[in-house]
Amino acid sequence: PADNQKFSLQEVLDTFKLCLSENKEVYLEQYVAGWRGLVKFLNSLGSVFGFISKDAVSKLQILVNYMNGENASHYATVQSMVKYELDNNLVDVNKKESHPESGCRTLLRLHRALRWLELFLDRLRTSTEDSKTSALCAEAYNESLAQHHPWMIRKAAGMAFLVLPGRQTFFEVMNVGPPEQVVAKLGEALPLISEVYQITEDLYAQHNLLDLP
Ligand SMILES: CCCCCCCC/C=C\CCCCCCCC(=O)N[C@@H](COP(=O)(O)O)[C@H](O)/C=C/CCCCCCCCCCCCC
Repeated sequence: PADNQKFSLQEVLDTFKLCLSENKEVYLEQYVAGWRGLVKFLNSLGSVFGFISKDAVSKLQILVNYMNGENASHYATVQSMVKYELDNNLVDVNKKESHPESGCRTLLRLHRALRWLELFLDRLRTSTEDSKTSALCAEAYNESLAQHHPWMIRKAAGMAFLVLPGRQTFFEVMNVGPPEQVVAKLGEALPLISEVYQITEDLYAQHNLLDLP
């Protein structure tokens, strides 16, 4: 694949590092960039994951459109987005009505997926040579995202997990070197991802946004 299509865990790590401002606000631009890096990884795993990557890409595009739109200044951080959309009644809170694609509900889907990522990466980090990535991934999924997905999606996701490459290939695609280094990198990445996750989670909880339709 072309160089800019090539995944590097370091790159994703760097964008998540840049996600947090000094006063712990989450920059949308870096958040989206982090996800884009992860989607690159997903795409390199093959077309079976196309339906997942498509959904992620379309959600990222929704956010990018806001970030580049006429109200761009309000979409600098997750905090400013939440404030702006709530203050201006731009969020469907109980059921989908006039604002089915608010930034808040769109980001919530990615936020839930970030929890999956956190759980999955932690399992990878502590896995052994004979661990099955498909099992690690399914466990992480069942503990997180699956709880928000209908049966059909869970089924499709479960089937996609079965064709995940083995641990060794997985580690190679991350482009950081030998397994020990991958494990170390994951150990470095996880606290950053957890912090971004927790800050968003607290913010959404505080505004009652965790169940947006
Ligand atoms: C560091 C390298 C190792 C890890 C690399 C992981 C790469 C993962 C990249 C992207 C993950 C995709 C995130 C998917 C977002 C899903 C958002 C969502 O939940 N959407 C559903 C609800 O949306 P609305 O209908 O309410 O708009 C939507 O129904 C979902 C459809 C697609 C199926 C989603 C299955 C998610 C499985 C997540 C695990 C990905 C497996 C990757 C394996 C490495």
